[in-house]
Order: sequence, then C-alpha cells, then structure tokens
Amino acid sequence: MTDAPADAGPVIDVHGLNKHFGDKHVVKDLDMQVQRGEIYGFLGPNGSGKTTSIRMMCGLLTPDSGTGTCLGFDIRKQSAEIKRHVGYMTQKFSYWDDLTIRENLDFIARMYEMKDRKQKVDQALESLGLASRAKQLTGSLSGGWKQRLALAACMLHEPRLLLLDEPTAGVDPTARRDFWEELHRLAAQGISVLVSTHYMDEAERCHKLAYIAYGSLLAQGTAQEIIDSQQLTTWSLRGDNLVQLGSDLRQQPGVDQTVAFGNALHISGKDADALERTLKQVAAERHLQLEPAETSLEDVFIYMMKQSTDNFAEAGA
Ligand SMILES: Nc1ncnc2c1ncn2[C@@H]1O[C@H](COP(=O)(O)OP(=O)(O)OP(=O)(O)O)[C@@H](O)[C@H]1O
Repeated sequence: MTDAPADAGPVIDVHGLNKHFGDKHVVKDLDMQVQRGEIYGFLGPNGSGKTTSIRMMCGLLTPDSGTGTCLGFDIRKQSAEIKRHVGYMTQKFSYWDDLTIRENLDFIARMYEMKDRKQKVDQALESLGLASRAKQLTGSLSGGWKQRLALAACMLHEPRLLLLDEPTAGVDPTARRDFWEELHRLAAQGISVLVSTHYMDEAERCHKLAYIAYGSLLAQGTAQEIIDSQQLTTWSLRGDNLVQLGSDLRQQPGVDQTVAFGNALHISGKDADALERTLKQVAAERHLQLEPAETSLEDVFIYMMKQSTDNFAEAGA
C-alpha cells in the first residue's frame, strides 16, 4: 500500500473536471478543494451532479477531462490507493438484512483483509454506540440505526476522508443530530468529510459549502460567504393570506423572490432601494407588519436554484 503524505496540502484538490453521459454534460469544469479536518457540504437540486462529482473525486469514475488529487493520490491513475483511505457511504443502504450488526461489520473487515478483525469490529461497535445492539438483525433496525451501522462500516478501515452521499435521507431529526455530532467528533480528529445533503440545518453545520446546479458550481465558501455572494436584501412581512400576497408581490418592482416561513413571508431582491419602496407602499396600503430580515441560507439556495432553472430553460438544455 502506498502512503500519501498525510498532512501535505488539501485532501481533495481537483481542477476542471468534466463528465458527460451521452449528450448530457453532467459536471462542468468543477474546481474544488477540501482541507484536512473540514466538513464540506455539497448541495444542489436532484440530478445536479453531486454523486457524479463525488465518484470522480474518489477515483470511482474517470472524468472526461480535468485533473486532481484525493489524499495526494492522482484521481485518474491511483484509484486503488484512494479507495484504501476513503470511506464512501452511498445513498442506498447496502448491508445484509439477515446478518446481525456485528456480522455485517465482520464481513466488511474481511473484505479489507484486516488482521486484527475482532478488535476493530469491537472498537467500531463501541465508538458508534452500537455495542448493545451488536446481535440485532440488521433488517429489524430503524433508519437511524441503519445509518449508524453504515457509518461504522465505512469507518472500519480508518479512512482519512469520508464521502457521504445524502447519509441522513429519511432519518428523524434526533438521529440526524446524533449523526452530525459524530461527524464533528471525527473532523476534530483530523478526518475530512465531504457530504451531500438537501437539509438546510445540516448545511449550516458544515465548515464550508458548495452549491451545484445543472453540473455547474455556483457558489462555494462558508455559509456566510455564500449568503453574501448573492447580494440579496430580505424583508419579512406578516399578515393573512400569504400565498396570494406572495403572488401579488412577485409582479412588483424590486421583488425577485417570496418564500413563506410560517406566518411570515420573506421577500428578497437584488435592488435594495426598489424593494424597500415597493414593500413600504404595500405594507401601508394593506396594513401589514413589515420588518427587515436577515437573508438566510435557505433564501439564497432557493434564489440560486431559481436562477439556474431559468438559465437552463433559456439555454434550451
Ligand atoms: N451512469 C449514468 N448513466 C447515465 N446518466 C447518469 C448516470 N449517472 C448519473 N446520470 C445522470 O447524471 C445527472 C446527474 O446525476 P447525479 O446522480 O450525479 O446527481 P445528484 O446531484 O447526485 O442527484 P440527487 O440529488 O438526486 O442524488 C442526472 O441527470 C442523472 O440522471
């Protein structure tokens, strides 16, 4: 096994990655860097190229063009070495229902030809809180426990990088919170995590984020940097019949987007002056309560998704 320099440079460093499936350009000129101990969130609408990007970055799929390294190994030429140091959790739970948790982990340990198998499995059961359920059949576990088993399985060979593809889809909020506590514990030990998600609360727990739509990376940075990058101003308007109000407002000058949040409507726009004039007038006419609001990550993601949908449609793609 070839060892890559452990602490030298970014854990993922890719430039100009492209991938086509047939005539579909699924990933376009992707540049990305992930640092050691960083939790990096990957967001974007369904089918935007997240899984394809993750697979290229860990050497499972060869890009049509572009270059890069993962853990210091060349993504084109050294995929076997990358796989030895990466834990990959796919979207689909792929363990045996009729084996117990321990048997599933033992099977994975055999696949990796680990010498101290029993000790490694015991450690994994202990550190992910699975010890009390070690003898339970996997098929009878709830979604949260299955996902904990999947994490234990992809941590078994002590990878330095975790690639997690929507690891918490369909899992309840408490189990998701526990899962994220675990990710932060691993990151604090220097393990890097690239995780795709559709959940806003999870996005906010990442150190850095990338937003990808129709194969193009539209923004990357900390949550605050992504919010700032779109230069939106947002106001909150309270009142009755928010659906009708939203639809009326979307025709008005300065209003780029309206999103209902509980009993309030978030209204955002790029032209701050025009937006303020419109909203003050509407609030006065209809006796509504108007307040400036912080632009949230969710406001910004909805805005970017809408922009990219429009651009995609205009391009006739
Ligand atoms: N092996 C393949 N052959 C042909 N097309 C593919 C293949 N894999 C993915 N695609 C297509 O590439 C596009 C991007 O898919 P990908 O799975 O990377 O998106 P995603 O962002 O991970 O989506 P989701 O959020 O739904 O998981 C989709 O249009 C998908 O249908």
